[in-house]
Amino acid sequence: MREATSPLPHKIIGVAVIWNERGQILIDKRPAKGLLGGLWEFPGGKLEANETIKECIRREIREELAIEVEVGSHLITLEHAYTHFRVTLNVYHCRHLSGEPQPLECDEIRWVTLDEVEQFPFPKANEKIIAALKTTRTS
Ligand SMILES: Nc1nc2c([nH]c(=O)n2[C@H]2C[C@H](O)[C@@H](COP(=O)(O)OP(=O)(O)OP(=O)(O)O)O2)c(=O)[nH]1
Ligand SMILES: [Mg+2]
Repeated sequence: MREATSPLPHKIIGVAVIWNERGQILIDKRPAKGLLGGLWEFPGGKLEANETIKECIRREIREELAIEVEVGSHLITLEHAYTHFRVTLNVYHCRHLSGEPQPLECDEIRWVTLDEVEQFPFPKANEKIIAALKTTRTS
């Protein structure tokens, strides 16, 4: 059992909800092998030293998808504890500017509507992101 004195590793993540001109959002499927394998997510990744969350998101989106985005308004920041680590997800709305998304670090990419997004299996932490997205639509 994990000692109470050794906290779970903590990852700080920048996450992008990327919108296209058709009002769809981009989701990607994590590689089948590895952490949260085969689940869908919003693109993003770990914050590096000396960068802001917005810089992190722009960098991760270039690295993972080879596209340019404009990082816009903050959607939600949430904490979630998985069994072996915990994450802080800093989620921003982004606008797709240029480039055709490439699945450079994932198995698959899709543009989906907010109604379609619920058909895809996401990690537990994503429930709050999807709920927040739905709230913004009705407000
Ligand atoms: N990008 C992204 N990460 C998410 C989402 N939901 C969620 O729980 N996460 C978690 C999964 C990962 O632990 C972490 C993202 O980190 P990452 O993709 O850069 O790296 P990783 O932990 O998969 O792999 P590693 O580099 O630590 O080996 O945040 C989401 O919607 N998007
Ligand atoms: Mg990532």
